Amino acid sequence: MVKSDKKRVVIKVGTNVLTNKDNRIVRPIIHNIVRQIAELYEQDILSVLISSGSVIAGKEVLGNCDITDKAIRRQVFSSVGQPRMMRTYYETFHDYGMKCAQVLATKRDFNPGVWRENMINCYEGLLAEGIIPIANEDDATSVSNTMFTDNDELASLVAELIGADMLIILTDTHGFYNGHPDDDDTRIIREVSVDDEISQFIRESGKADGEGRGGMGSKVKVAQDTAAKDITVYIANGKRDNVILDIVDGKTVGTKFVS
Ligand SMILES: Nc1ncnc2c1ncn2[C@@H]1O[C@H](COP(=O)(O)OP(=O)(O)O)[C@@H](O)[C@H]1O
Ligand SMILES: N[C@@H](CCC(=O)OP(=O)(O)O)C(=O)O
Repeated sequence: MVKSDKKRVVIKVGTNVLTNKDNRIVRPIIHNIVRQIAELYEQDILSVLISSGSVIAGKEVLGNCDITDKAIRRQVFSSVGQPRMMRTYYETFHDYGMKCAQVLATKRDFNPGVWRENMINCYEGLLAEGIIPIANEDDATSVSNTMFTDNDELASLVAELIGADMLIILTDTHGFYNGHPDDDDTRIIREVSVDDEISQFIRESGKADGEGRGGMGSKVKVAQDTAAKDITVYIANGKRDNVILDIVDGKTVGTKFVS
């Protein structure tokens, strides 16, 4: 399939961006993200969205169900939550006159050979048709050895797979800080290079079941590894108005990771 020369942006949105303090999905936030992707589409910039949120969306419906096994809880919550997320995305993209599609993956799908070829064909086919792929880990079937560290890893693999120009990781802080973002004496680091030693700045995020996976440590590792492949990465606040458009416009937003 012939690949168009349009600019490509991969946007990853974490659970904590999509929820309020009571862990409920906030539809206007989804609307805000879709609005910005629609604006990029008008500018002939292709987007792939990596969206977390299926586990918390399932938990919102099922509450504290009786299943005690953590892995099975995750499977059940995500199986219930993923179609809820997709219903909202589908309706919102439809409101903007756009098409979207669900692409669920496990780590195995990125292995060299036929798995990877299938993934590439799927993404290229969707992008060629002007359809926005919305990816998530296939949490229902992906257990133990086929799991990604988190969706930041999935986002990085997709960015590499489709030859993205940029990866934007949206989270619940304004970027990467030189300590915990809630501490008074910390400040945002605007630019990180692949060789910078930054592990000393990482703090615990203390999140509960379903509230997201991985933490800031794996996020900055993914960001540096992806930047080393010549894909510029941003970590920024997904709740900030126009965050995606401003980053694509080259404004100073969040933390930029460069090679
Ligand atoms: N140096 C740091 N800079 C910014 N955030 C940090 C830092 N160290 C730890 N964190 C924590 O990382 C969290 C974001 O990571 P994570 O929970 O994985 O988000 P997401 O659900 O978006 O993937 C922030 O809420 C913050 O509490
Ligand atoms: N696949 C899971 C999210 C896993 C994950 O990496 O979460 P997050 O750290 O919030 O991006 C879900 O949809 O709930």
